[in-house]
Amino acid sequence: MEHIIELNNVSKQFKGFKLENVNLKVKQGYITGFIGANGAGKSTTIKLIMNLLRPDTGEVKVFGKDYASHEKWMKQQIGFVYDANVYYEGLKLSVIRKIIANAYDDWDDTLFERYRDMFELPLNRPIKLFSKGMQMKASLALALAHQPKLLIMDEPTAGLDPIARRELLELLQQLMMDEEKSIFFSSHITTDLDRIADYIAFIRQGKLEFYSSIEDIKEQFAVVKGDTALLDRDTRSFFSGIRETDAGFQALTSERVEVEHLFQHDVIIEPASLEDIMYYMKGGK
Ligand SMILES: Nc1ncnc2c1ncn2[C@@H]1O[C@H](COP(=O)(O)OP(=O)(O)OP(=O)(O)O)[C@@H](O)[C@H]1O
Repeated sequence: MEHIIELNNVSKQFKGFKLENVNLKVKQGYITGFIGANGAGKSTTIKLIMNLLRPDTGEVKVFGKDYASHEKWMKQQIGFVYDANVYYEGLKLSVIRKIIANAYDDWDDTLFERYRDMFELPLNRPIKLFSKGMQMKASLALALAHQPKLLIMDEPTAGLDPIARRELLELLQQLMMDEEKSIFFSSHITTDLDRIADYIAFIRQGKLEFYSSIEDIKEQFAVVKGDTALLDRDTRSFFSGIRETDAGFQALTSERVEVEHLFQHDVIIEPASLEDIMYYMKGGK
């Protein structure tokens, strides 16, 4: 199985928002970071992948299977970490552990204890008294203890302090030593993704802009700076999000080689970070 997640022509409409004709094939065995501005459709896409929402049109496959015929098996293989506390808030972690342990065939209590210890989570305190970061850690410990082949997370680093964030990223990298595993997670903290993601999926206003390896992104994208006199109708077509001032222009290109060839030493070409890409592509091409 080459693709762990497949979305084929998936659309989903809400009042005032449409996820439009998304085609996404996520490679198995890698960490994929899912980025996009607020309201771009990340959580909606993740809910579709988790079968918490049904697409209006198109199909969703995970592990090459569809939910209609393999839901139980598929859910056993997926660890899901969500940005809101999905567990009944009044329950203690010890009670939630029992409920989750019963639901999963591959639950490993020793593993759960190892993560609980690592994250310093108390068993006998109601989850509602956990801090946001602790809730995220509890959700992660519960997800990892059933040894999922695919870990899907919506904003897992959002509520974590810088140290806990780094520890989580290290943990994710350790998990990837098992080549069977895949991780798909959304994040606004693009520096986290610069650090650990192999692939990036970028969604903008309900449309998937690209799914590319970090290497390809580095090769294709660049921030270009130069004199505004260089801009005409033809040259503008190479750029997204052109910012013009008296000092010159700055813009993003996804055609780095062509731009280098065309402008040669007349422009400054700098590597584009994921944040640059999101920033300049905000308004579209
Ligand atoms: N159940 C729903 N009913 C109606 N509209 C919805 C529903 N869920 C999401 N939306 C709308 O769909 C759009 C996309 O929301 P979504 O939560 O997928 O964005 P996101 O990329 O995860 O954003 P953020 O980064 O802010 O979490 C938003 O405009 C949101 O208001």
